[in-house]
Amino acid sequence: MTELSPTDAAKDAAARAAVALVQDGMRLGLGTGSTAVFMVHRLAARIRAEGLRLRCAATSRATCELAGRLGIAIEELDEIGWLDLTLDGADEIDPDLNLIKGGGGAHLREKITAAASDRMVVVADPAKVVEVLGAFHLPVEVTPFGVETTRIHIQRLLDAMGMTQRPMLLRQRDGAIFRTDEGNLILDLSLDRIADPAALGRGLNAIPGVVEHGLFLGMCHLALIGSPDGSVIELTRPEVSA
Ligand SMILES: O=C[C@H](O)[C@H](O)[C@H](O)COP(=O)(O)O
Repeated sequence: MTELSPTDAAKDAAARAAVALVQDGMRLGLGTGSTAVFMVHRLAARIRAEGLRLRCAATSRATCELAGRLGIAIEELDEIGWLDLTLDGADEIDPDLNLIKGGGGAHLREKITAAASDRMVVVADPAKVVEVLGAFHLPVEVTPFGVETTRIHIQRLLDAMGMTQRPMLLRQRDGAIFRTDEGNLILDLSLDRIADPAALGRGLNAIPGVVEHGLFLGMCHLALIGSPDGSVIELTRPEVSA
């Protein structure tokens, strides 16, 4: 087996700790992204070793395909109905466990899945932990119809919130316009610092054409931050017990 980079070793440590929370019979949501890949591998290994009986829903086609390759049966979220636990990655995590997600464009399905779960546990490497959200671009999923007018609405919202002249890029991948699993587009907002994530989230939710933004506020119950040496730090919201 090839040796992991320090960042990947940290992601794998967090993934191992998260998968240790899984119990036989659970209904699980499986997140998306490079850290979630480690989590899905660790989960598959536990299922093989212990014969865990789980019901799993995936937050993206990519995770669904990976899980399938590793022998994890995936069901539609609506077939399961409600989940005990969702394990997912994040792009930024603040001290209140508010998150930015959507670096891979999966935040719509991820948010629906996390909102349908009793608990959301995030797995990450230490670089994801920040004091204030916003250094990572904020992904906003928008409908292709009217994307330019939606952009104007978002710009007006940002201006009204004192965030003027912030770049807002239509996401591309491999030289083409990126499409989400739902066929929508992503606008990536470079905001530097989001002083009031709740107000920004409310403002974005009120814009026709915005399908979902990458702010996950008050949704994460526990963050497991791995280190390259294999140790893991648990972060909890002040009002939530682990
Ligand atoms: O859309 C992608 C998801 O929100 C990911 O969970 C997030 O971008 C973190 O991904 P990674 O673990 O690759 O940093």
